[in-house]
Amino acid sequence: ETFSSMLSVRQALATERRLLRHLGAYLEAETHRLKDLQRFYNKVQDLHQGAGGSAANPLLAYTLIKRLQSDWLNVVHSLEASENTQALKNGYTQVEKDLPEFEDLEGAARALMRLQDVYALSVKGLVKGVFQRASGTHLPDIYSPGQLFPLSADDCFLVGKVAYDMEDYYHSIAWLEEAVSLFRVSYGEWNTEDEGSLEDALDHLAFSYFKAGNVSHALSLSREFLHYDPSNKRIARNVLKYERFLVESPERATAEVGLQRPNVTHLQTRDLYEELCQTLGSQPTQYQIPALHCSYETNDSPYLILQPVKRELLRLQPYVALYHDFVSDLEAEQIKGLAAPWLQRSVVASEEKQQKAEYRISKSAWLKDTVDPVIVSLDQRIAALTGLNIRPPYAEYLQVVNYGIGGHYEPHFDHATSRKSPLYRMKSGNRLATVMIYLSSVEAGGSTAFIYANLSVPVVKNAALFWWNLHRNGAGNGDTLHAGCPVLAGDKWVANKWIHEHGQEFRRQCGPDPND
Ligand SMILES: O=C(O)CCC(=O)C(=O)O
Ligand SMILES: [Fe+2]
Repeated sequence: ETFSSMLSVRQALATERRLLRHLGAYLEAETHRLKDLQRFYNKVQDLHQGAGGSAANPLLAYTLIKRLQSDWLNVVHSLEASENTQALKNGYTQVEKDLPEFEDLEGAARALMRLQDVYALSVKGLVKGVFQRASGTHLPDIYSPGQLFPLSADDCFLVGKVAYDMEDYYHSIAWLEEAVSLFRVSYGEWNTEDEGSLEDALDHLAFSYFKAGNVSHALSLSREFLHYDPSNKRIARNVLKYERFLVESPERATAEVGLQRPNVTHLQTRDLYEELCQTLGSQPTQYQIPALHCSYETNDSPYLILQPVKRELLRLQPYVALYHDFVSDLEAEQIKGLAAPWLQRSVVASEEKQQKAEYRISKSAWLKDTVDPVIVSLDQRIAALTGLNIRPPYAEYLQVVNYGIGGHYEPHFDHATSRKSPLYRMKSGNRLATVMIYLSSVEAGGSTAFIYANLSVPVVKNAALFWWNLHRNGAGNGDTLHAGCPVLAGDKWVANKWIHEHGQEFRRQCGPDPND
């Protein structure tokens, strides 16, 4: 899977460089071949225009006969062209096993739609390469890339087609509109690499509008199709069908019943979630609450006396704290390096099973402390910071996560909400606390949003975020519902340490209030 982690995307970059080298070699060989053909052509052309027009000279007569008997045969039946093509194809075959599959293209296209939705981006802007809000152009762009990468008509067509194939006409219309506009501009020019054409885009767009209830749009696009390809019987039938529709129920001319974003799993919290993602962690009003402050903490641990941790208290209910400079740049690099070879598509707990899901797009790996001393020392620091027992089985191994294109983790709880959850297989109770370390920075997006706490924590490289998932009485704290916002630009890495209930009996005791 290429789209679900940025590390794999980087590997894909290397794959394309290999293909480029093969195409470069091919172009060079073909240029050489054409140059040689041109030389032969010029030579014979000159003969015909000069003295060669007459055959008086026996030398000329001889070369004419030779050319016609032998030279032309060699030129016309040369194998060089097919040898060059074959070499190019062989090069392709060599990298074929590393190429992304259709599932990856689909995943990457859905990522673009996700970014469009969560960050309320204008599709028109995206197509031009800018990250502009869909409404209110007075807002600054959410991300300004150093270099603009506009999309082609065919790029837009394929995003639209992925949406279309999912019967998601809300997105297919937006993207196919752009595809149609761009294909119209370049009509008549054909790019070898293109999968779609103006006709394909019109066809899909017309049907999307029809499904969305806008029959008059469907009709005019289908008529435009027939203008380019009058012999297409299916489209001609559609035109008749749409015309009849409009005569029978003219009120359906422009009604757009289906133009709503498709339902997602966490619809109830969607608006809150997206708003938090869009604020990108800037909530200045919170700085006015004096209880939320920064401090140096030793937590009564001898380990921290010489080097206290820098705590920024972000929320009291639920308790969320950010510990700055919890790891060093070197440690972060080492941890990513140790995890890289083991990354696999992340799974989520679903009933009793673990499976991959659209609402969690990343790759992850588990690191035991035996793999490297850097993990041992990290565990020591986590134990000192939390005052909790994190020896197995009281805590899980370190989970290192790398997000992919538009990678995210939609609102969820870290603790189990059902007794059947696979989390209980460790037989050490529920997940009491989470320590999440940011191992990278990102260029835009990717903050950690606590939905009900109205808190959006930006990615702060090397910092560790801590929160209690359970109340002191062991019940899950519903206010810890949280999410990893889609990464808009950059390569986001985090490491999770989940600490369980058992083993903490004397370290986090029940409060006097049973509801606490
Ligand atoms: O990446 C994030 O910001 C959140 C990750 C998370 O919640 C998780 O991995 O459980
Ligand atoms: Fe989480």
